[in-house]
Amino acid sequence: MLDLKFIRENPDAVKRAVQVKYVDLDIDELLTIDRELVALKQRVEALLTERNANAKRVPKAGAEERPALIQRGKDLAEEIKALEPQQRAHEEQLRHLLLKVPNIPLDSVPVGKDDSENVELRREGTPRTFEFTPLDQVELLEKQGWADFERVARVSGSRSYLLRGEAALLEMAVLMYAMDFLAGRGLTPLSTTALVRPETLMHSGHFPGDEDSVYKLADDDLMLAGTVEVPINSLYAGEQLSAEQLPLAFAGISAAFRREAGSAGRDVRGLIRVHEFRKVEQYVLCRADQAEALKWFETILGNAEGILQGLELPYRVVQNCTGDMGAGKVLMYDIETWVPSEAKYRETHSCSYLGDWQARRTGLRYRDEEGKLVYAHTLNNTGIAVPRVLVPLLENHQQADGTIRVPAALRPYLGGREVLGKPV
Ligand SMILES: Nc1ncnc2c1ncn2[C@@H]1O[C@H](COS(=O)(=O)NC(=O)[C@@H](N)CO)[C@@H](O)[C@H]1O
Repeated sequence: MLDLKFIRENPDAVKRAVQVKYVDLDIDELLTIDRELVALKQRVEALLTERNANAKRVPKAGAEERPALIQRGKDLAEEIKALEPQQRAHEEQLRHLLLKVPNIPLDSVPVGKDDSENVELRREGTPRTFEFTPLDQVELLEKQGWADFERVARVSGSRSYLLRGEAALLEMAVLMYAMDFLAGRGLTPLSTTALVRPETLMHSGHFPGDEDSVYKLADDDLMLAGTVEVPINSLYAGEQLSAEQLPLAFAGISAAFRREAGSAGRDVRGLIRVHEFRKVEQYVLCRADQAEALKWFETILGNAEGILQGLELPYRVVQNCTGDMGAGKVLMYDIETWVPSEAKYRETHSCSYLGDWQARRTGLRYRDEEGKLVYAHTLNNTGIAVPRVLVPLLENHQQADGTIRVPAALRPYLGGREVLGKPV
């Protein structure tokens, strides 16, 4: 959400953001409602002043004047009462529209419609050339008896998965490795729930807009967050933090749930796109200083790259274009990791800077050096998400005999194992 004052003073900048982010919103309509609401409030204010002045005259008035004054008081009270529903309706409508106003992207963000117009910034690591025909994720899992997609589909329906034996250990090892890595880089580990109150999804910016992606537990007025960014972002909602408390930097882990309503037919096999997964998330809340925030952007991007380098996986960094960055972002890079069986890079991380857009909707403020209450800036990036990252991990490190070479960084989390699986 942007500051209404900013929108009033910079309508063209906001209209451009609406246009390049393909947001369905009419800024002129919002400003009209805003003007009407200001006029309504001024009208109510004038009537209240008149009613108070009138009320003061009643006790001093003579007998012949008093009835008229009392009647005037009643008429004024009626007029004020009649305006209240209009004022409330305008306030609700303005609030709903304000929640849809997109953030202003940095000038450096490429304008584009969708991910096909994202810009590759750099590649790290060289995709392996195999001296044998490599297997894909599902073939590797099934060859080692590490998965049973048919059986779990009977239990949980489509886009479900189970990992058995060493693959289950591998999933845990990857999560622990990422948590350890980020803790070593100074982020505070945090393990929490995906069960959230609905307003937390408005806080994070997922609502309005992402309602279709979220599982809802209607009997309990709770929902299942699609990323631990949501509960972490709302932890301090409505509080006044002190500048000394900042920056907050968490490495959070929880289960993550997504309906994937819009993904019909995509990635239906295997581990890439499932309804429940686990993610280690980097979340930063810092002072309202773009230079500092952009340093944090580089930091959490670098952390994720460090994790992938430790896993010895080739990847590339792309800058998301305006049409693929979502309403709240000022800047966004995806990290895509090489998947041999698809012979292409697939998204495994998403790094975002949101300015104070997310903090404003969440009510995340701190008292700055001058004692002023200021909305903080927030950023987030994936640390690691399983099972998706297991796809490049298994495929890139497979050996001719179907076993998996364990990257050195992971071995401490797998009891020192250097190889997973049996030659088949
Ligand atoms: N349905 C899914 N199944 C498996 N992994 C998923 C799924 N959806 C997202 N992920 C993983 O979670 C990562 C982050 O998801 S994201 O929506 O792009 N971004 C976020 O959630 C941000 N909070 C940064 O983590 C993705 O890059 C991907 O690795």
